[in-house]
Amino acid sequence: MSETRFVLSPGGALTGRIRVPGDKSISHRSIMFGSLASGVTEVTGFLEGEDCLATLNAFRAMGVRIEGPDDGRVTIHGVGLHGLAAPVGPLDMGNSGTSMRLMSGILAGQAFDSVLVGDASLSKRPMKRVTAPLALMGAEIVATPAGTAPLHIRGGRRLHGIDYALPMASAQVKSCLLLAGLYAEGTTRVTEPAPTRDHTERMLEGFGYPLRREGARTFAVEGGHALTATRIDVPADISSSAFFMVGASIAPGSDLIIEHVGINPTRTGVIDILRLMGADITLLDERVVGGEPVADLRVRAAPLQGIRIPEELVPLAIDEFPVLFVAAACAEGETVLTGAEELRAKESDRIQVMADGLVPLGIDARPTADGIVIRGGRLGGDVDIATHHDHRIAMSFAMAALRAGGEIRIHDAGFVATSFPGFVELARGAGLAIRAESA
Ligand SMILES: O=C(O)C1=C[C@@H](OP(=O)(O)O)[C@@H](O)[C@H](O)C1
Ligand SMILES: C=C(OP(=O)(O)O)C(=O)O
Repeated sequence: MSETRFVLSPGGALTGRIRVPGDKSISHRSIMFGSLASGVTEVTGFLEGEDCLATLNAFRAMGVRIEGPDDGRVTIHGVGLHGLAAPVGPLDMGNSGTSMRLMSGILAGQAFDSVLVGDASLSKRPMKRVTAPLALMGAEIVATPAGTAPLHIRGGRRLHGIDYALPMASAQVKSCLLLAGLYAEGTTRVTEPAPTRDHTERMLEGFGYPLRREGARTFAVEGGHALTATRIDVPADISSSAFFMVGASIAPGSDLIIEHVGINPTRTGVIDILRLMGADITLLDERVVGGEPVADLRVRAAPLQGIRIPEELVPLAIDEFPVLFVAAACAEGETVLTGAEELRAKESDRIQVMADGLVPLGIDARPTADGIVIRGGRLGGDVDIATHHDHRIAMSFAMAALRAGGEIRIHDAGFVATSFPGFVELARGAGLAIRAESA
């Protein structure tokens, strides 16, 4: 199979107006909730990335009629909570942790057996965090001895509600259990150790399903109610915008507007962290679209300083750390991250893999058990970066080229299509000297 390689020439600035693709978390959930609702759900702004298409194809394989995606429009003919049909073969979740973890909660409540599989990266990621609490609810799921996919999910089990305190701040685990809770007898109550993205809670409410918020960190559902179809307008993904926020901050002469970005407060940690570092980010025309807050972001180049990143911001910026490490590498002084061991359980070990790329670029980057210490400096060049099947590693090092002293070659970069189709063209249009080659 041919490999996609990004080749970046050093320098440049980011200018103009761009709109990045739709939010990945909301796009996944729009398909899941739309499929399980009664009635027809219309989605606009859907992310046509491989991760969300894996979710979409899984529901098609279970008999849901889904039209599109066509320029971000998807029409889902919901079958109701109990209307899914048994799939013929295993459901392939590709590279997508969100798909596998949320689907395991839905499938645990079905009358039929199912199997979830993933690619090489996803097959290494921890699934016990969902299979263990689902077993407490009465589910029967067999994983590998290492607690990884494939997951064999036995249907026809009677689930019952549990009270569960999440051992880690994870929106995927929270969402998995709330979705299983729709099929459980009694109340399923989850408490998170710190706030994480709340798109599942918002969408339950948007589809008319009763959700109890007991304080800021506890959510409860009861089985036996129904989801009713609705319209969903997916905003642009703040996680995809983050590459451009950092790029425009570090590249002298940059002045960039990123349009229609979702600024749900459970997702804006990246803006808070960059502002603490001295970034110049302005929110323009703040508005609410389909239940989610949205704004245009104006980002101008600014000198950044190293900081100690407040731990409470970690779950609110969890996917943005690879590119925040690039910001730290271009900042004056030291940036210290702690409380972020979850970064080791993503598509790659994002602490180690980022350090492995920053060090050859001449940056002092020292991983710790739960974070990293990065001392900003002058970036070199003429380096080869291994992405380890991780889209965010590829896009982060692409932005580093804006301040590099030589060429950066990023191998196995095709995975950007999981979350950001069209990245190369959009980035080039904004001023990044990037080309994609098949090797
Ligand atoms: O719920 C979601 O949509 C997501 C939750 C986060 O994962 P964790 O729950 O594992 O932190 C995040 O990293 C992922 O990209 C999307
Ligand atoms: C962690 C991510 O996604 P997932 O867990 O869905 O694979 C991500 O997109 O950075």
